[in-house]
Amino acid sequence: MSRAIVSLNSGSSSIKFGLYALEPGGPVHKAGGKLEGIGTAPRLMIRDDDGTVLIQRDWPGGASLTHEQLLDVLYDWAGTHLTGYEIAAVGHRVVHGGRKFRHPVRVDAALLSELEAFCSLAPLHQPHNLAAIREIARKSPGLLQVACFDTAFHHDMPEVAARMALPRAYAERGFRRYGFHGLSYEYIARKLAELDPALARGRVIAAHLGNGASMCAMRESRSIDTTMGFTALDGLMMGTRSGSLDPGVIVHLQLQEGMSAQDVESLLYRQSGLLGVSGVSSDMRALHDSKDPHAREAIELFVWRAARHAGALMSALEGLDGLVFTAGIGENDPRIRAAICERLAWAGVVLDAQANASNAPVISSPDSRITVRVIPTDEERMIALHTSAILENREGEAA
Ligand SMILES: Nc1ncnc2c1ncn2[C@@H]1O[C@H](COP(=O)(O)OP(=O)(O)O)[C@@H](O)[C@H]1O
Ligand SMILES: CC(=O)OP(=O)(O)O
Ligand SMILES: [Mg+2]
Repeated sequence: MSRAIVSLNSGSSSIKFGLYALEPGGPVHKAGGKLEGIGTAPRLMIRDDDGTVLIQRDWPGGASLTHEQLLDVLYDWAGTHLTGYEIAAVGHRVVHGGRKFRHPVRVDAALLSELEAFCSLAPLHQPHNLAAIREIARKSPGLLQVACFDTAFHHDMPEVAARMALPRAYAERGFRRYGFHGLSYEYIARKLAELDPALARGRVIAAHLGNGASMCAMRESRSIDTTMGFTALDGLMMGTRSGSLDPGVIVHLQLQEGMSAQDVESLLYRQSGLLGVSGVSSDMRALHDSKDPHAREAIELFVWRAARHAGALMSALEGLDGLVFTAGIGENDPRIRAAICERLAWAGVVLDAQANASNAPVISSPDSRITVRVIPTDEERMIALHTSAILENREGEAA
């Protein structure tokens, strides 16, 4: 029986997971998959390392199925199909680690209650992240679980990028810009350093455009600013989240329209973004397929906002050498990439239409001043690397 670790990545609309055998050179991917469309029409697909489909299942009317119920389906599948592996640890993406956690840590009861405090700061993620940890602890007590934080990559952002313009006492209480999608950016930073070391040392914007969307300004592979802030609501327009919004809107809705805080939360996290503006869907594919003019307007706004935020990050970086697209939309949607890049032509971005249409690794034309790349992200692999490092340390200490 080989030893292995499982990575679990609960996003706002998906649960992605990977099985990694622990081999002497590090974790080796053996199987993985995703449960996507949570909240709309869930579908599950698991493949082994050759790409062979191990299970495929759809719940067309399953909009009300929760992350927890779907995790149970995964758990049952794993129980009957992963019998050749001894699972030594489970690593999780935990979206919010606050000010304290700059590295992955082993989960215990005290940590769980500490992380609970961040649920209101990431209502679409943190409760699911912690529920998965609890459920696994209940089913497999004693199994090592590791929390890998989305905020950690941005932990050492310059103070000026992290500060909010609130009275100082608020900063001391933790009101600051934390940034998210850190596991994805950490993976992109490493991958870019392998693919194009000179570019990785330069000024790079990574655009993680998925259901949640953000951008990170990197210099020397480190985050120097990012579009998400105190919560994963700030910055770009997203599937169901508004992104940056005049804070006066919230004050007005509560004071003048008598809206409750819960209703505002639901409005900004669940009913806005692509879904709210289009009235059609939170899924970019559905918007492309729709003939509704509101769907087109939603796409237009998404692109406008993305280019505008990229412009702001160029200012933070004092220029730009590279732009990297990643995540669901960033990796798969040539039309959105082209539209964003067209709005950045002034900065020297020129795409190669054919390379872009085929999601090639480099999609800029040879005469583009800025190199534009598509790098498929792999948060699960980052989780596996962090988890195996903690496992090794622990076993080293015990030996
Ligand atoms: N081929 C595609 N074309 C356009 N958009 C896509 C495509 N594939 C996925 N997407 C978009 O990516 C989103 C999911 O991105 P992903 O990064 O997997 O999400 P999550 O934030 O849940 O991790 C979908 O909601 C959809 O809008
Ligand atoms: C932080 C965040 O928005 O994550 P996701 O893209 O998985 O929703
Ligand atoms: Mg995601």
